[in-house]
This record gives sequence, structure tokens and C-alpha cells, in this order.
Amino acid sequence: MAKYYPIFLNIQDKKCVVVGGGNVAWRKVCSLKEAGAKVTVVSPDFCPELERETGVERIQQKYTTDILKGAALVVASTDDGVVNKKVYSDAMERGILVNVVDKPDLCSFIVPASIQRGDLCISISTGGASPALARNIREYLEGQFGAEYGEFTHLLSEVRQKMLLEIKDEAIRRDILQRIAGFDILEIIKRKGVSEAKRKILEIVSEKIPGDK
Ligand SMILES: C[C@@]1(CC(=O)O)c2cc3[nH]c(cc4nc(cc5[nH]c(cc(n2)[C@H]1CCC(=O)O)[C@@](C)(CC(=O)O)[C@@H]5CCC(=O)O)C(CC(=O)O)=C4CCC(=O)O)c(CCC(=O)O)c3CC(=O)O
Ligand SMILES: NC(=O)C1=CN([C@@H]2O[C@H](COP(=O)(O)OP(=O)(O)OC[C@H]3O[C@@H](n4cnc5c(N)ncnc54)[C@H](O)[C@@H]3O)[C@@H](O)[C@H]2O)C=CC1
Repeated sequence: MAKYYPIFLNIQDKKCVVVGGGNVAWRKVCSLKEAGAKVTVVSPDFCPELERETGVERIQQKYTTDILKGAALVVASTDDGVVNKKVYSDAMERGILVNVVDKPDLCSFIVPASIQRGDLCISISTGGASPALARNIREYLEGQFGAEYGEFTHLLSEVRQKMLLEIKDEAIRRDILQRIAGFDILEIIKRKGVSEAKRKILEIVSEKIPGDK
């Protein structure tokens, strides 16, 4: 089995093509859309979920190479191995990132199972060993990581932007940022809300920087 390098790809406003109109195509269309891509899906037929999907360009025809023009990424998710392989070789020739859903060895990237809580993303991969296990772990973690993690991440981002400007001493800044990302602050968000957590953060900051209010 191949080794993988986990990264987060910026595909905002980039053309991403999904070839195929079944359930697997729909799943990939949804995750690409959520990442802000301009999605084109091409297939002679679309499952009802794909038919209903808004904000997606649907091209109702068999795959042809010209559809890849200007694409940053393509997913081949037809039930026809020959077509999937053709998409793979077309993409490789053009330097386009490619995922072939039925052939892990024809993938320049594979897609993990993911949980999104605001800017916090937790992704799980088994490197293709067991997608079902990746899904089960995702479902388990969904129960552990509630909406409060989104609020927490948002609050930390706000405070961090401010501190990057205001606290020049890198060691002190790092110490504070590490401290306020602690689970005790998350507990305060859960029990008492965001404004109480902000108050606690200010308290920590003033303790760490004498004289700071
Ligand atoms: C290599 C990879 C390539 C890629 O697609 O990127 C790939 C390949 C294959 N998947 C297959 C089967 C299944 N895939 C799922 C589900 C998911 N598959 C996803 C990713 C990946 N699947 C990549 C590796 C990810 C990793 O392991 O890290 C997830 C995580 C993300 C997503 O697809 O968006 C999404 C869960 C999302 C979620 O729920 O959170 C289920 C379960 C279900 O549908 O409920 C089954 C049935 C059970 C089983 O087989 O385990 C088959 C055999 C097809 C056949 O039997 O014909 C192949 C081909 C092969 O293995 O040869
Ligand atoms: N990677 C993954 O997560 C998973 C992969 N798979 C594999 O994914 C593939 C697709 O699965 P499903 O969506 O369930 O299949 P499906 O049979 O529901 O859909 C296949 C789609 O491909 C379209 N298609 C066929 N020829 C085409 C062509 N020349 N050009 C464009 N579109 C074409 C069909 O019209 C249909 O819409 C299967 O090979 C399956 O083994 C299955 C489960 C999970």
C-alpha cells in the first residue's frame, strides 16, 4: 500500500471535475463544494441527489477529454474501469490532480473522512486499508467534537490575530497561545458561553504580561 502525505488543499474557486453521476460522485461533489470549488460533474445520468444539487455545473454526456480544460483536480467515479483509467491518463498528461475511486494506485491523492467544526477540520485516513473504518471513526469523533469546537476555534483565531500584532516577544506569545487553547477554556465555552471564556482569556493574558489589561 502507498504512503501518503496529508495536506489541506486550497481549491477555492478552482474548477474541479467529477466524472460519473452515482452516489460516490455525489459524495465527492459535496466535499468539493464545501471546500469552495467550482464543481463540474459530467455523466450521461445523475442520481436524484446529484440532480437536486445546486451551485454545480451538470454536463449530461459521456466523459470527453476537453472537459478537463482549466481543471485543477478531477475525480473519476464512474462504474467503468476503462473510462476511469482514461480520466487518469488524461489528467496525468496535463498535470491535474486525480482521484480514481475504484483504483487507489491510480490516485495522486485520496480523500479522507472529515469532520468540520467551523475552521477546525479533523480528517481520518486509513491510507485505503479500510474506508469503512475511516467512516466509523468519523462517526465516533462526531459525537466527541461538538459545535463548541467551532466557537472555540473562532475565538482562538480572533485572539491570536490580535496577539500576533500586540505581543512582540515570541516566547511569551507562544506560551499564552498554548495556554488559552487548553481544554479548560473549552469547558467554559460549553458551560458558560463565549463571553465568559473571553473574560478568562483576558485574565490569563494579564497574568502572563504584568501591567497588561
Ligand atoms: C482509496 C480511497 C480513494 C478515494 O475515494 O479517495 C477509497 C477507495 C475505495 N472505497 C471503497 C469502498 C468504500 N468507501 C466507503 C466510504 C468512503 N471512502 C472514502 C475514501 C476512500 N475510498 C479512499 C481511501 C480513504 C482511506 O481509507 O483513508 C471516504 C473516507 C471519503 C470519501 O469518499 O469522500 C468515504 C467515507 C466518508 C465518510 O463516511 O465520512 C465505504 C463506506 C460507505 O460507503 O459507507 C465503502 C464500502 C466499505 C469498504 O470497502 O470499506 C472501495 C471498494 C469499492 C467496491 O467495493 O467496489 C474503494 C476502492 C478500493 O479500495 O480498491
Ligand atoms: N472510493 C469510494 O469511496 C468508493 C468507490 N466505489 C466505486 O466507485 C464507483 C462508482 O460507484 P457508484 O457511484 O456507486 O456507481 P453508480 O453505478 O451508481 O454510478 C456510476 C456512474 O458513472 C456514470 N458513467 C458511466 N460511464 C460514464 C462515462 N463514460 N462518462 C461519464 N459517466 C459515466 C454512470 O452513468 C453512473 O452515473 C464503482 O466503481 C465502485 O466500485 C464504491 C464505493 C465507495
